[in-house]
Amino acid sequence: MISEVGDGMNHNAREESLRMVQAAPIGADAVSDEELRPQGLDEFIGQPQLKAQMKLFLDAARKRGVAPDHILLAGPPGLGKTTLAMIVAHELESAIRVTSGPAIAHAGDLASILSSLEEGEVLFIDEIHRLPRPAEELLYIAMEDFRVDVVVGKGPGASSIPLTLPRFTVVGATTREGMLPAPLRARFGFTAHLDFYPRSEMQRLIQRSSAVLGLPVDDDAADQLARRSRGTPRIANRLLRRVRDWAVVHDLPRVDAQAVIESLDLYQIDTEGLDRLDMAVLEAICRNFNGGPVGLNNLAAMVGEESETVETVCEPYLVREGFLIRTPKGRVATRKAWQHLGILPPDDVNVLF
Ligand SMILES: Nc1ncnc2c1ncn2[C@@H]1O[C@H](COP(=O)(O)OP(=O)(O)OP(=O)(O)O)[C@@H](O)[C@H]1O
Repeated sequence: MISEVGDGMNHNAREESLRMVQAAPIGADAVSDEELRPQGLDEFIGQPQLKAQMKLFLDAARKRGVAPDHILLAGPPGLGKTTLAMIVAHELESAIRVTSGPAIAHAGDLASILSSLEEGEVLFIDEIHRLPRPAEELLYIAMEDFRVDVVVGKGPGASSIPLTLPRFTVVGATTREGMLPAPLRARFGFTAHLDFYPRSEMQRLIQRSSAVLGLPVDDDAADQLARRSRGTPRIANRLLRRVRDWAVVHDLPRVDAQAVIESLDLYQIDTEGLDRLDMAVLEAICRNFNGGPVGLNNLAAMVGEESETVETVCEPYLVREGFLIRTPKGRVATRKAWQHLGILPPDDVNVLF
């Protein structure tokens, strides 16, 4: 059973919470997202080492008949953190509650969620690095001692009553592990780092998703899609749905490589998987800042995006693919970036790599 929690939250926090949980827009695509989500560990594609560790960890807890230690899932967006949290609950045959750091406005919001948990339940906290400090401190105690101190009354007459909690498992997800305070990080018994998926795994993932969607896809079409998916399952599934639109409109019985190329050209997704924002970032560094170094805030202002979006959505992939490097002085475009943009660097620019 999945429930979204928001008891004691104000309206905005509740809205935020629901937005975090639903993530995708309402409509057919949102339904497909849930349909595409693997249910069990066996269906989860790729990340073999992480899967083996997780399996051992969950099997041991099951055999011992106890709720497993708390789990931290770290990695860039769209790599499967929410999916893994759902899988943990599924494998343990437990209920799961879903909330997120920004949805918890006050420590009291978290206290009311914690005090309503049942034995063995999984509490998934997305974007756990964005919990407010008082809520974080309350969570340390709850995770370690399975206790929450409920404050009764106000002002000098207020007193706190310790409330014992049943054993539960927190699954925290973060795109910014470095922002988690050390005491919180130390409360997790198992930390899993999700990494971008290699092309072969992306191909398998696309074949799995297309089978769920009932859309036959040729092997080289899956390969073309995999190349453009930035090693990210969420992007692969989104592109696959756009290719499905193309197939429907053009009455194609199956998707071939040409259909992928033509449909994704229309959406300005290039062969390296770079989209409009990635290209804007590279263009800004090369054209406006002479190849860099440029600080994150200046760069984000130049492309009209939040610094966090540039840092967590664009940069990890651009760095990994060798378009960008991060130096102590700022971001610098590499030779590959200049070449990809098709511009010659000015003579006075010392291009790296
Ligand atoms: N390993 C996988 N195998 C198959 N499908 C996957 C896998 N990982 C993710 N997906 C699919 O990709 C989509 C995005 O995954 P998910 O929502 O779990 O990402 P996330 O890491 O929680 O992202 P965010 O941090 O942005 O919330 C899901 O719909 C899921 O179906």
